[in-house]
Amino acid sequence: MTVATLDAVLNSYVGKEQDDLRAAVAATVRQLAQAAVKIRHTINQGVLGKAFAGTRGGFNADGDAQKDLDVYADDIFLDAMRHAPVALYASEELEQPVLLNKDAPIAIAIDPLDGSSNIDTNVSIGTIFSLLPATGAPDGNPAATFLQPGEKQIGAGFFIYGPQLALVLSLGSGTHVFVQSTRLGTFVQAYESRIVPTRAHEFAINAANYRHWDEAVRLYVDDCLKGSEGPRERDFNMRWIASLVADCYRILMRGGVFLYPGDKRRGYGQGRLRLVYEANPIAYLIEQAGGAATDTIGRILEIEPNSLHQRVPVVFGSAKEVARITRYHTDPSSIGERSPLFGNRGLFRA
Ligand SMILES: O=P(O)(O)OC[C@H]1O[C@](O)(COP(=O)(O)O)[C@@H](O)[C@@H]1O
Ligand SMILES: [Mg+2]
Ligand SMILES: [Mg+2]
Repeated sequence: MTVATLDAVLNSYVGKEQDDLRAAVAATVRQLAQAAVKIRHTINQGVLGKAFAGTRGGFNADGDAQKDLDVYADDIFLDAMRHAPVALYASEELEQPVLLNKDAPIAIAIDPLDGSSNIDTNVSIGTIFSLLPATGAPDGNPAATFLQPGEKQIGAGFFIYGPQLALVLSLGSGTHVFVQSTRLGTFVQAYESRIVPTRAHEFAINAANYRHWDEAVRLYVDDCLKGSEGPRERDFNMRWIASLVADCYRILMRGGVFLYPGDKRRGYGQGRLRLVYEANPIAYLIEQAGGAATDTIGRILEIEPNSLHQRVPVVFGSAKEVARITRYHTDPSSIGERSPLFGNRGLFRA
């Protein structure tokens, strides 16, 4: 079997004409991949290594408590981007973007360590990145570069530090999955142009927030839970890993939907996930894999961000199921015959 390495795939993406922007994207992805391998080594050491699960006592720009590994990963990726054709580096862990090489063509927004609450539980965690054109910030505000809608991304991806170290990557034509081969010392393509399976059997949501959700989300979940005895007339499974990368990877492999809606808790009106460096890259990967991603109603990739660290409600996965969730929000009467029992009494509320 011939193996397609990440290097070979990036070379063919750049092409013989050596398109400058594509060459810059490829160089950036190569640097990201090297940095991810370093982080993988640290994670493998667990508490035996340094920079692991301690809490810094500090908080990131969004008010989340920072773990040592959040800050360590941020340092490693920032350093890697100093060696890439990157003009601006924006991170979940930094209030403001860092200006690197002002003449370079790429701006990167990154969640250096996704799924932080899982660090000390030995569950998959990851790094999410979004590549944007480094358009000028006329008002001298570097954060303005990151206020482009997600459809302007020139590439996006995530690394998942799971049983395998994998890279899920899209550079605008399909979503590809690479696995790091320790034998070959490089990332090797495992799936070319992954397609999200169309029929959803699984939904992912943090059900502990049930009482805080709005009616549309409760009804959707109630209908899934009723399974073959409810309006869906089939059984569903539920999963919640609490690592966006791991939930997304599963959906790419076997379909389903993910929801992190806004809810009534203080500070959660727009959910938990950040638009620029979590929702946008995940939406890009999912759409490139034939799925859909919304803020429950509209396409995530069309949202004009107001600020670098803003949150957004997120629903993504199998396109039909995502469209159905939109209908629960916009036109519940179109969902089909709903007996009063289904409409008013959820299992959690019985
Ligand atoms: O703990 P909750 O509320 O279920 O939230 C889990 C979600 O939060 C996140 O951990 C947020 O990402 P960070 O770890 O980068 O802050 C997602 O990976 C995950 O989907
Ligand atoms: Mg995250
Ligand atoms: Mg994070």
